[in-house]
Order: sequence, then structure tokens, then C-alpha cells
Amino acid sequence: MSFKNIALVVARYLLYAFVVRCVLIYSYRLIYHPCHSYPGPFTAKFTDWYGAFHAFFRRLHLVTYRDHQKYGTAIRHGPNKLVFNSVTALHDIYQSERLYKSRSYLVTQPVAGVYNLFNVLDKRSHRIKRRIIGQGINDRSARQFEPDMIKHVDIFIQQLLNSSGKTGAAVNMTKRCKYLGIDVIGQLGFGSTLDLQTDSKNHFVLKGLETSNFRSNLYIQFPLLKKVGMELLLYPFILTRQMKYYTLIRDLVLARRSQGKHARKDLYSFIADLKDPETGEGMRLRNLWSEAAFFIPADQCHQILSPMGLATTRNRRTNTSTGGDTTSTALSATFFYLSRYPECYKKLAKEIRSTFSDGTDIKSSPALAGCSYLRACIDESLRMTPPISTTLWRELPADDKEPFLVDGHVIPPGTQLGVNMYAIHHNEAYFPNLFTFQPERWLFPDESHMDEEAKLAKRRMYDAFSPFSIGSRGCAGKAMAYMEISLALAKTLWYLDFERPSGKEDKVGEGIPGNRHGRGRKLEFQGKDQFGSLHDGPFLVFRPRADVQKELDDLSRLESLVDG
Ligand code: HEM
Repeated sequence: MSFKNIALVVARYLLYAFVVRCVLIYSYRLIYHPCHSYPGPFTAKFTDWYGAFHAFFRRLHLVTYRDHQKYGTAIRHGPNKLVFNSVTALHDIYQSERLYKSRSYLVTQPVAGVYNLFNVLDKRSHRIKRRIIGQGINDRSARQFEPDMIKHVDIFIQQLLNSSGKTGAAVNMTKRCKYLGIDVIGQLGFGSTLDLQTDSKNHFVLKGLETSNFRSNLYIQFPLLKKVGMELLLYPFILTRQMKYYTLIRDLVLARRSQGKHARKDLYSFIADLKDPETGEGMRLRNLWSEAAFFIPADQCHQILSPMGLATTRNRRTNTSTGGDTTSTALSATFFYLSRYPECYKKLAKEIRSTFSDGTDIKSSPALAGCSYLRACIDESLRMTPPISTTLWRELPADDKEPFLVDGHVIPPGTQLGVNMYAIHHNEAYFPNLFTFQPERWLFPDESHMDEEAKLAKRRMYDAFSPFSIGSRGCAGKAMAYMEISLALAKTLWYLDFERPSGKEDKVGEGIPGNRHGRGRKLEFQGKDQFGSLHDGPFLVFRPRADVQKELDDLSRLESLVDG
């Protein structure tokens, strides 16, 4: 028999073996798998391709919402994955000490065995990192950082004025909010910024952020994709951008290293002297830069930091970023909803303009905290368009044989579990009129004036509201996020008025009636789920308020004062 014939026979038997293996595995998953009795889409019972397919089209959040409508509150969304849609499940899962972040998060590591705060699974290592990094971005540090944040917010206002207020042109708020978000987070992480607000040469980092979040999300849904070398296919497309980004971050780190520990009010200064009270461990400088890079589009940071000796193989960067990206989604979404609900816009403008007497008074204070309508608008946007709208997977270890209950369901060991953020925020049981932007739902009379039913409804609503997730792995930067969004909104409404443009730009960001994939709601700001959220618009036209013209003139001088 010739070599060719032998090869053909071997190939044929390999193919048979492959088919038999698939039949056995798929039959097991369908009939015998411990999750087999949960309802859900047919394809998801066999394969994680279901999640990967919809993640590819950035609509997994909408599909999960639809599947809950169809199959109920506990569904199977992969051979080994269960998704729940109830407050009880949310708390059972994210507040449990027995569950771990899913191993699928490990695909966000550029190199195996390399962890940071976001993707570390081991609970002890996480506690230590969280205690230290958490202090760098908690309420206290946020207050110290606020003056720098305000400078960037003032530039934001100034840019809206320049690009729209003076010309009558419509501006794309997604872009403006992203520039602000990333500049603020760069300032926090490295003590200086990428200057996206004022200089277009670094705008390429936005594309980097999109690509890296897209990849991470795909791999989280279907880790096999990373193993089979999808990375190699994508790598050539991102190499050039990586190198530019490398240089950019390297310069920021080098500039910061040349200054004293407390020369800036940034992450370095906030945590450089801290020690974990339990272990006495501090954060090593080289590890700190890796953690700082987590906050910004840090797709390539390990390559950036390693050659500088700033990241070791024990601590390189994940592909996923939060911080600047999520905050800018929340801000863009709030602008969208305010522009679509003029009565809310008017109420908010009235609240801000009657609370303060000068734009420079707008900073963290009892007055700002007392702007309850402002907070209600932010929370309602976070509910309608959660910046992280995905299912945050948690895992019951395979060797944990004690019964584990989620909303009354006994969970088989080794199962991946989660609650989808978008779905629970659109659960009618907790949020009536769920597709209507209704900040009033977050405003309540004093509890002494509420009957028991109203109190219960309020509690359930707050329990279901989880844009920052809950439990020990919930967002560490919540205080920073609320501060930035509140300042940006309040200051915008203090200095400027805005309205929708008359042209076709007005449609950017909204749903398209008749869309088959859950994007048919015109009044919903369309987020595309890729762990963070991809979006566009709204386009808005700004006008300076006549009675604050003098203040605006003063503000225009600030642009040159911000150090980079
Ligand atoms: C509106 C803005 C934000 C939203 C909606 C948000 C949401 C979230 C969510 C849902 C998680 C949990 C992720 C998971 O379980 O996989 C998370 C984690 C995290 N976020 Fe945020 N985030 C926001 C802003 C920020 C900011 C501004 C910072 C930093 C200054 C930040 C730092 C972090 C960190 C460090 C973690 C990991 C925490 C841990 O695992 O212990 N976030 N965020």
C-alpha cells in the first residue's frame, strides 16, 4: 500500500473516531449531563458555540434576555452553564464564599499563570490585592484625586463648547465621553494622561480597546477559541497599534517613575506606602504599574511593561479593561436618555441650576450628594444600559460535593453559574415599565410614608440593581465612577444646554424598529456587549447658557493648565 493510501486510511479512521467522539459527548450532554433537565436553547445544550456565536455579534445580553422570556428564570446556556434571573439567585451566586470566578477568566491572561486583581481566582491572593488596590480607588482616594478629575471634566465642557457651542455642529457623545474617561483613568493610574480630549494623535487607542474587549469576551464565552490559536489570526492586525501603544504607555510610566512617590495624586501615591494588615505585604513597584494599566485599554500592557522590567512573568496584564471604558458608557447612555426624555432633562437642569450658584462649586459636597434627581438619572441609565451587560461567570469547584443551592436549585459541582446583568435589569418583576427611562422609580418618600408593599418593592428593586456586581468581586472603583459621572453631568448642565440635531445623525445610538435581534426599541441606547460595551452616539448640539458666559470665559483658560 502506498504512503498516500495509508494516509487516506488513517485520515478516514481519525474522522470516524472524531464523529463517534462527538456523538458520545453530545449524547451525554443531552441525556445524562447533570444540567440536562434545565430548559434552554437546543444548541446551547451541546456546545459553547452558542454563546461564542452571539458574543461574536455582540448581542449575547439581548439573546440571554430573550431566552429567559422563552424558557424561564433558570436556563441552560452552554453544556455546563446555568444562567438565573432572580434576586435570590443574584445573591446566592455573587455573595457565596464557595464559588470562584470562573476559570474562563484565565483566557484573559496573555501568559498562563499570570494574574491581576481582575482575573486572579485564588481567594487569598485576591483578598491581598483587593485590600491594597482597593484603597487606591476607594472614597478617600477619590476625594484626593477629585481636583485632577475636575480639571479633565472642565476640559470636557470646554471641548463641547468649542466643537459645538460655538459652531452649532452636533458632537458624537460616545467619542467625547470615551476621551474623558480614558484621560481621567490615565491620570489616576499614571499621574498623567493620553491627552485624548485635546490631541487626536492618540485616538487610535480606542480601536485597541474595542479589539481587546471583543477578543476577551469571545474567549470567556468559549475558551477553546484561544487554545486553537485564534490569537495568531488576529495578531497581525493589531501589531502596529500595539507598538504605538507600547511607546505611549512606556513614556507615561517612565515620566512617572522619574518623580517622587507623592509627586502626584495618583494610584502610585495612594498605595505606595500601604501594607496588607494581615500579611504585611506591600505592592511591589513593578506590579503596581501592571495593576494601574488595568484601568485603561490595557490590551498590550504586558508587552509594554515587561521589557522595562516593570512587569514580571508572574504579573502581566489582562486583555480586559474597565474603568475609563465603563464610565464613559454610563455617561454616553445618560446623555442619550436625557435627550430622549425632555421632561427628565428639564427636571435635572432645574435641580443643578437651583442647587449651585457657580460652576466651580460643583464638586463632592453635601450639595452634590443632595442632587437626588441626578443620582436617579445615573442609576436609571445604568439599569437600562448596564456598561457591563454580560453574565459574569462563577464556578462551583468540581471537588465541592456539598449540596449548593441557587434559588432552590441544587447545582452540580463544576457548573458555571451567573446572572445576566442586562436580563435582571429588565426583569418586570423588579422594574415595572422596564423599557421606559424613569428616574422617578429611584426616588422615594420617607419610609414612614410607605406601606409594606411599597417598601418591599423598593427593597427588591435595589436588590436586583447590580451594574457594579455585588460581593467580594464587585467593582472596586464604584466611588470613582459615580464621582466622575456626577461631575461631568452636573457641570455640563450648569454651563450648557443641549438638544438633538435635526439631521440623520440624530438616529445614531437608538434602536431600529423592526430589528429582529432585540434592537428594535428606538428609545433604548444600544450597547453592544463585548464584556464592556461598544456603542455610538448620541449626537447632540450644545449651546452655552447666556447667564454663565463669564464663567465659561474663565473655564476656557483651564485647558492650558492641565499637566499631561
Ligand atoms: C460605571 C462604571 C463602572 C461599572 C459599571 C463597573 C462595573 C464593574 C463590574 C460589573 C465588575 C465585576 C467584574 C467581574 O465580576 O468580572 C467590576 C470590577 C472591577 N472594577 Fe469596575 N466598573 C466601573 C468603573 C470602574 C472604575 C472607574 C474603576 C477604577 C478606578 C473600576 C475598577 C474595577 C476593578 C479593579 C474591578 C475588579 C474587582 C475585583 O475583582 O476585586 N471600575 N467593575
